[in-house]
Parts: sequence; C-alpha cells; structure tokens
Amino acid sequence: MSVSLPFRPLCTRCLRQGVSSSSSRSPLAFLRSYSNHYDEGQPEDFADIAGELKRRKRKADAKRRQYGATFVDHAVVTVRGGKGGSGASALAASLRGPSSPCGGNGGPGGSIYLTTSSSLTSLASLSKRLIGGQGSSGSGAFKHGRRGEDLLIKVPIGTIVREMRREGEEERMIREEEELGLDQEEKRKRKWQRWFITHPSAGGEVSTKEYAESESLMRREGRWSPRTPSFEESPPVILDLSEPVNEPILLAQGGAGGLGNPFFTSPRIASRGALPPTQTFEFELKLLADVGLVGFPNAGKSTILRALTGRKAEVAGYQFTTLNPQIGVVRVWEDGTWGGGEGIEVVEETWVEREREELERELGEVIPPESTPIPRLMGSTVSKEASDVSTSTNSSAKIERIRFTLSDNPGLLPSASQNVGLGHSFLRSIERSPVLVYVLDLTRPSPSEDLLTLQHELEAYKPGLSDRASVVVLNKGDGVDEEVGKERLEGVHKAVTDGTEVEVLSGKYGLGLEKLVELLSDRVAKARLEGPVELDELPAEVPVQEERRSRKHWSKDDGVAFGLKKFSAETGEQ
Ligand SMILES: Nc1nc2c(ncn2[C@@H]2O[C@H](COP(=O)(O)OP(=O)(O)OP(=O)(O)O)[C@@H](O)[C@H]2O)c(=O)[nH]1
Ligand SMILES: [Mg+2]
Repeated sequence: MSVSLPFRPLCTRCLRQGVSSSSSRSPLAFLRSYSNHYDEGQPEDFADIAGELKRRKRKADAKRRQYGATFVDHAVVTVRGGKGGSGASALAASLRGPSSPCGGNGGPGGSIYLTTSSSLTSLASLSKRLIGGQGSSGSGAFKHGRRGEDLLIKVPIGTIVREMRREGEEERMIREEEELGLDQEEKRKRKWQRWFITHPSAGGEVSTKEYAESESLMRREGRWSPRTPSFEESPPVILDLSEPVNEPILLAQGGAGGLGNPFFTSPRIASRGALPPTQTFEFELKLLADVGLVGFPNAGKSTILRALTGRKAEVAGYQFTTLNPQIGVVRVWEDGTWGGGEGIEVVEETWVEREREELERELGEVIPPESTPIPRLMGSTVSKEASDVSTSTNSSAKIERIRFTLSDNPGLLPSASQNVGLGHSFLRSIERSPVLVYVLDLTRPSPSEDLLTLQHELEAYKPGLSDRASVVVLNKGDGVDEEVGKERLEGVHKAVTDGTEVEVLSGKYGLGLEKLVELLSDRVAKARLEGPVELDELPAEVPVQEERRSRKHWSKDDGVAFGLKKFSAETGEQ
C-alpha cells in the first residue's frame, strides 16, 4: 500500500509503508495533513476516514470515561489508628519455686500520617476507610509484640483537611450501656472484661480485688479507658496543605499496646491494647496555581497550557477532553523570553502525537520536526518568527525574572455554579488562583456572549471571583478572517471592564503568546505583592451526597444529562 493520498486510515502499518514508499513527504507531514483535513471537516475518502475517526473517538471516549471516574476533588474518609496488641499473661514454670509472670507487652497500633505529593492532582487514590496496622500481642518469655504498620496517605498540594467527627470506643460503650440500662456493678464488670485478659491457668473467676488493683495501676499509668476529647475540649483538626509538607503530619495515633502480667500485682492479669477513636475527615482539593484558565469546552485551554508550559495536557477537537485540572510551570527570563515548554512549533492534537510517537518507536528513529505553514492572526502582522524569538528552552545562561504556575481546567458549562457537570470541581480548583484568564474561542459566533456567561458563572459561584479575571484571551485567532475577527474583538472589548486586557492569539500555532506571557507575569507579580484575597463563602453549598451523585452520572453529554440543552462548540448553541 502506498501513501499516495493523505486521507488513508491511520493504521501504523500504512504509515510505515508510507514512510518507506513516499519519498517526498515525511510521515509527520502525512499526519498533519490528515489532522488538518480532520480539522476542516472536508474529507474526500470519507468512508475510510469516518470509520477510522469513529474508532478513535470510541477509544478516546472510553479513556475519558476512565479518567473522568478517577478525578475526585472531595472525599470523606474514616480514619482510625491501629489497635494496640494485647499484653500477655504468661507464667514461666520453675522447678524450684512458684512460676513467675513473664508476659510481654503488646505492640502499639500503627498511626496514620499525611503528606503531600506534587505529582498528584486528584484525591482519587484516597481510600474511604483507613485503618492503621494492628499491633501484635506480647507472648511469654517477655517477648513484646510488634508495632502495627503506619500508613502514609499522600494527597495533592492544595488539599484542605477538616475533621468532621470523632468517636472513641469508650464513648460508644457508655452509650450502649445506657441504652441497656446496666447498673454500676455490671458496667464495671464489662469494663474489666474489655480491658483485661486472664491467664488460662487462672481457673475460675479473677477476684474483684485483683481487677480493682489492676485498674488503679492502669489509671496511674494513664492507660485506663482513655477518653476521647470532644471538639470543645480539643478543637477539630483543620489542615490547609497549600505548601509541600516536609515532615509527615500525624492524623491518627495508633492505640497503646497492652501490658504484660509482670506489670500487675496479680500474675493472672494482663491488659488488652487500646482501640483508638474513629475520626471522620473531609478532604477537599483546591489546586493551587498562580493563573487559572477558564473557558468553555473546546476553547483551547489545554492547547495554551501545552504551548506555554509543555505540560502534556490532552488536546482534542471535542468537548470535555480535560476532566482533571492540570498544572504547568511558565518560566520568564530577564530578557523577556520565556520557556517551560519543549519548544514545540505547533501544538497538535494528542492523537496525532501518539501516532507519531508510535511510528518513531516502530522505525526506531526520531522524526525531525518539519516546518509547517503558519497561518496569521486574523490578518494581523503578528508572525511566527516574532513568537519564536520570545520562546526558549535553553535556560542555562539566563537569569529568571519570574516563574509562575498555570492551571488548565475542565471546560465550564453554563450552570456550572449549580454544580452541573464537573462544575464545582472546576470552580474549586480555580478558586485559589489569584489571576484568572478567560479563554474564548474566536471562531464561535459570539465570544462576547460566551464571556458574559463565564463571568456570570464565576460570580454565581462566589461573588468577586470574576474580578480576578483581568485578561481575556481570544484563542484560535488563526481561524477567522480579518473582518469577522475585528467585529468579534470589538464585541468583547465592549463587554469588558476598564483595565481588562484582551489578547487575540493562537495557542495551536504559538502566535501572540509572548504578549500573554508578559501580561501574566505582571499580573502574577502584582498579585503576589498584594497577597491572597479572601472571598465570601459559597452562598448555597450543594450537599455532598448530591454533589457526588451528580458526578457519578456525569457524561460527555452533560448538558443533556442535566436537562440542559446540549452545548455545541460547533454552532455555539446552548
Ligand atoms: N485552529 C486552531 N485550533 C486550535 C487552537 N487552539 C486549540 N485548537 C483546537 O481546538 C480543539 C480543542 O482544543 P483543547 O486545547 O483540547 O481545548 P480545551 O479548551 O482544553 O477543551 P476541553 O478540555 O474539552 O475543555 C483542538 O482540536 C485544538 O487543536 C488555535 O489556536 N487554533
Ligand atoms: Mg482541555
């Protein structure tokens, strides 16, 4: 099979053959032409391409569903330190005299620690129930039990942890006894049974005196039925993990191990390990980035992130490609150049890149980038050369002026503030970004209306949030002609407040990015000087249950699933 036309289905075998038989075209050019054609939507050999695209879309949808299910920004987790192991009540037989107590102590239960991980952007890896390892019991010959295993939970930077409830075993028992209406004597007996174990040779009942003595010994050691302090006595744990954690934070302490019988006056008694209280924590993820990109699905947010930072965000020509917020780093040097990316010329859709990588693997050689005709921004004079001068990946000899993080977020649906789709997760993750950028698609019929919708959604979520967006990006500036572009640009200018910068650019072809970097550097520097701005609390928080339910039922046709009209990137209809 030869690659005589660029519209063959993209199977790797065809591509390989194309490479070997086609002398004039590089495989990348082949992919690009395929990709461009796909963009334009005018395939000639339609049956071939439609079939291939359908297959690809099915694959991508499945992948998206899979990723979608793993993005979690809110979790309620039950945590308990491990139970301490029991002390042993053992006697060492002696030929000459009476046997002596030799029971070892129980090992303490494992604790639960918390730390941050910069590679995480979701709470998906968090289990619903975390219990520290149980300490093992002591045994004869003074052998002490092993310590239970500690658990280390990793959460993304930007996670807020709040303790919601705590209940100890002791309180649970007291409640139960009240319900059963037990008298004091019965309560004492139950308690002793709960706390002590007796040597098998004890035979019969251990006397009340022995128990009472053992209890007072335990009290002296501070080990007797430790009470769980209420929130009034010891305020709930609230952690704001906005910075990387150096030392793991103790979230739940493991229970103390029981004491062996040498500790007690009666050799027939040893104590059980303590069961630590059960605590319920709420984890909420608010990703931290200096700049947050806000826009409708398909506006090109991920493309911009890739162009500025090189972060491998998924780029595709359909809505809700991004389900998981992504953060990249932009570095700006003293001479005004910037980098962070891989110096990529054109940000291709991810599937084109994958094909290319697969092809490179098969061929065992790197396919050199070839020059692509770069379109112009709505007939403006901003050229690729201008932006080339400003980007750089060679940072060794330069002095860094500023470095900031940029977050790409899931597309915002109308009514996201009411938690439609990934609404809250998206809004939560940008809430802490001091600088927001609206990303609008200049090829859509009315970017100014899109802008108003975005502003409305941010304000509905938290009043004052939309004020942080003082930069509006009109992306896909390469895709409109001068007349249409100017008209839409004018509409947006009319819709913005004073002091808001409006930039036409093309994330895909890297046009106009240097101006954006300059603007963002200034805004970030200013925001850092001013410090964090607190916003009012969420006016009407959607209950957790409801929120979770909505996420579970989320699909790519989200607007439809939530009784809204489907939002169409092609027509701009909502
Ligand atoms: N012509 C042109 N196409 C672009 C430009 N920027 C992005 N695109 C294309 O627009 C489509 C969507 O781009 P993405 O970057 O995935 O958009 P997004 O806003 O991240 O979309 P979601 O993740 O779905 O919210 C892809 O086909 C991109 O190749 C641009 O500047 N010019
Ligand atoms: Mg995206």
